[in-house]
Amino acid sequence: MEKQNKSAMADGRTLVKLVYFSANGDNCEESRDGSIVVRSGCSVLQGRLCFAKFETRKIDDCLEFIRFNILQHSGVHQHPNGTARDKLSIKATGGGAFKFADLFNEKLGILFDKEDEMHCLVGGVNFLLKTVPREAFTYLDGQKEFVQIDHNDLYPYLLVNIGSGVSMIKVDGDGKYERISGTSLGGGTFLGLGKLLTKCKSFDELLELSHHGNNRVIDMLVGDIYGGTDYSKIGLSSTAIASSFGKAISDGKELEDYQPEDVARSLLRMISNNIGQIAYLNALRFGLKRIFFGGFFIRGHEYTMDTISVAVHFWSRGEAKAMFLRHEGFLGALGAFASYKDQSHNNDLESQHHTVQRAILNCSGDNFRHIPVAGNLNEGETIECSINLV
Ligand SMILES: Nc1ncnc2c1ncn2[C@@H]1O[C@H](COP(=O)(O)OP(=O)(O)O)[C@@H](O)[C@H]1O
Ligand SMILES: CC(C)(COP(=O)(O)O)[C@@H](O)C(=O)NCCC(=O)O
Repeated sequence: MEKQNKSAMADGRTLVKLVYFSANGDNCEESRDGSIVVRSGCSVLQGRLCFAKFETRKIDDCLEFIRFNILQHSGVHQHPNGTARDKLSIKATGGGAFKFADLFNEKLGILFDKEDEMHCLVGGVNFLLKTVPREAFTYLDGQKEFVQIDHNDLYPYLLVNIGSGVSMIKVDGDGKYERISGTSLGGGTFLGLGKLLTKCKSFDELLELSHHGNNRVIDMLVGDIYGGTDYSKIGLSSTAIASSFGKAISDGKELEDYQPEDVARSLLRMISNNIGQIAYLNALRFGLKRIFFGGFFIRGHEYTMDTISVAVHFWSRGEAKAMFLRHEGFLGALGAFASYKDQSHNNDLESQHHTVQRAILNCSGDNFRHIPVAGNLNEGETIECSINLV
């Protein structure tokens, strides 16, 4: 395995997300004790931002990952019991920052430096939009199109983060934002109801089911109400959903009589449509033309993105566009990473092999300089970047 330089951020309620910087081997050399040192004279550290996620209920896997892939490879001295001898502080945001603080301290000797969740979400999106080319894209009718971001014309925009619940944030600049709305019908609702209704065991299974289902079996369409015809006077086509799950009222069927695939499809459509609609109405409220959707609910799933896009398109009569982000699930963790402030006076960091650590701890969002790379960044989720040593 290549050398990994530490810097990790935890996040999340359903999922714990990590972002860490991994320096390229040629920036650094390994000392006799296995720790990483920066070559003298090196003022910019080149490497990659790496991403990892773990289900919250499998937090032990996350601890092991950090122990073996980040701590051991970055020169943090460890006690025989596996905890770090030097206390390492990492940025943490979201519910996990509170829930797991004691656990991380106890098991890894890691202290959480807590950051506000909304602040981190916004910081993460701004970082991505400003530094990573081909980060934002639209998705409609099976077509994915990257959006060219004009840095001078980025704000204002609406950020819709679909995690367990949904937060809608109007972003006016770096650190300038207002949470203007939200809905409790989010990714948690999809997964929670999905588990109850289909007996599926995981999010992936539920998504896979939805992929093979047909929502028209359960959803009541406009055509079902009006004898197969459109209600053109009010702009509703016969195929528009008049009432999600509406057919179940009068079908005379029990839950077992429906295919889990169809139930999953209706559920996904209901949640995605609803979020798309509320997002658009909020964009309208504040005259926002651009809406970026993030959060792990989306997971790059084509049908989810298509449904959200159609909802935004339908309600805005083509005026507004839904945009998605390639690193959609790591917004908070990325924002936490980008929030590192100058901590060079931390006297605990004394020896040479901590230079990398100190350098990373000292980096701020502005110190990132993206190095464009050839190839498809979609496949590996890493982002090539360099960090200025200060
Ligand atoms: N592997 C997964 N396990 C559970 N939920 C997942 C998974 N992948 C995507 N999801 C969806 O993502 C949602 C959580 O999104 P996330 O952005 O991580 O928010 P949170 O910070 O609330 O955990 C879940 O409610 C679910 O809909
Ligand atoms: C409380 C939360 C900010 C937590 O974030 P999450 O873990 O869901 O990403 C979010 O679930 C939310 O905004 N819920 C909707 C609450 C409401 O406006 O009705």
